[in-house]
Parts: sequence; C-alpha cells; structure tokens
Amino acid sequence: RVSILILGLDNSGKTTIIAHFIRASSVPAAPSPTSPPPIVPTVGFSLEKFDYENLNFTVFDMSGQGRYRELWKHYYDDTDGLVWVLDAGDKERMAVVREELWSVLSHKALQQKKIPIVFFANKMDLEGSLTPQECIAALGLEEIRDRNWNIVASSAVNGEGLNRGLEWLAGQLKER
Ligand SMILES: Nc1nc2c(ncn2[C@@H]2O[C@H](COP(=O)(O)OP(=O)(O)OP(=O)(O)O)[C@@H](O)[C@H]2O)c(=O)[nH]1
Ligand SMILES: [Mg+2]
Repeated sequence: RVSILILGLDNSGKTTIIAHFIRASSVPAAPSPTSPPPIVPTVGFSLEKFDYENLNFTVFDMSGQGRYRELWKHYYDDTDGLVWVLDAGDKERMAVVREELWSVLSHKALQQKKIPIVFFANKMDLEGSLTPQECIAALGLEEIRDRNWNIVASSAVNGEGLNRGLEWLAGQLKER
C-alpha cells in the first residue's frame, strides 16, 4: 500500500493521467453503451485508488486551481511519493509553476521526508510543447539534490510515457 500526491497547475492533466491508470488496472467491463464521463476540473481534491506493479496506490488528485492550492500542504505528511504534472505546452505559466514547485519543496513536512518525485512533461502531443530538458531548465530542477527525481515526457490523451514515469516511481517506492 502506497499513498501518492499528484500536484501541478490546473489544466495540466493530473486527473486524465490518473484516469488512465484506473482504467488500466480495472477488470474490463462489458462494453458500455454510454461513453465514460468526461473529465472535468477537479474541485478541492479527489481520492482515487488503483493497482500498479503489485502496489496498491491511494492517490490524492489535488485541484491545481489557485484557490485550492492551499489544500496541498495538508497531505504532505501521509504521502510516500509525489507526481508533478506539467503542461509542457503552457510556456506562459512556467514561471508560476516554478514558484509553486519551490514553495512546495521547501515546506517543512516535505523537507524532512526525502520522498521521490516524478515529473510528467505532459501534453507532448501538442506541437511546440517543451521537452523534458527545457522543463528542467525552466523550473531549475537541477537544483533538486536532496531527493530522487525524474522527468518523463507524456501524453495523457494517448497514454505515451505514463507507464515509464509510474514504473520509475513504483521502483523508488519498493526500495523504500
Ligand atoms: N493535448 C493534450 N491534452 C491533454 C493531455 N492531458 C490532459 N489534457 C487535457 O487537458 C485538460 C485538463 O485535464 P485535467 O486532467 O482535467 O487537468 P487537471 O490537472 O486535473 O486540472 P485541475 O483538476 O483543474 O487541477 C482536459 O481537457 C484534458 O483532456 C495531453 O497529454 N495532451
Ligand atoms: Mg483534476
């Protein structure tokens, strides 16, 4: 059993990524006549569960909207790993991401726990989206020296890169 927290700005793709892993871990149901409910902006947070590589994941899928970011810190204590989702197509807000990220990483509860963090440079399917290398530079990720981290380019709409990122995190969690 592991608990993870999924953070990042609104509209970056957090809920879409989690929906992918829930779908992948659930027993295929009989073909449904209705399409799955559309993914809408998260209000507050949503608690989700799925299995991956023999781990039982409990996920706090937080809303990234400005007015809800205050909630994030209440969940640091009980988390074993962080997933940070970047909208790699949203260059305008990289400065906001950088500010939020460093404020999260400097929080006391996270300073004490050297939990691993995986970044998804999401929306790689969009033309002109930043590469992982460009995200590293824009966010100053090379400054993260007190914990293991990784960054993976992904597309939550076609599933690319998602397994690679979660596999890395699962490996880290198993080592701990
Ligand atoms: N093109 C593209 N669109 C994506 C991708 N991932 C998510 N989206 C779209 O981006 C929008 C926001 O996705 P969400 O999963 O709701 O984003 P979120 O990070 O959960 O947003 P909040 O809950 O508001 O914090 C939706 O319209 C998704 O379909 C991606 O990899 N590529
Ligand atoms: Mg969401």
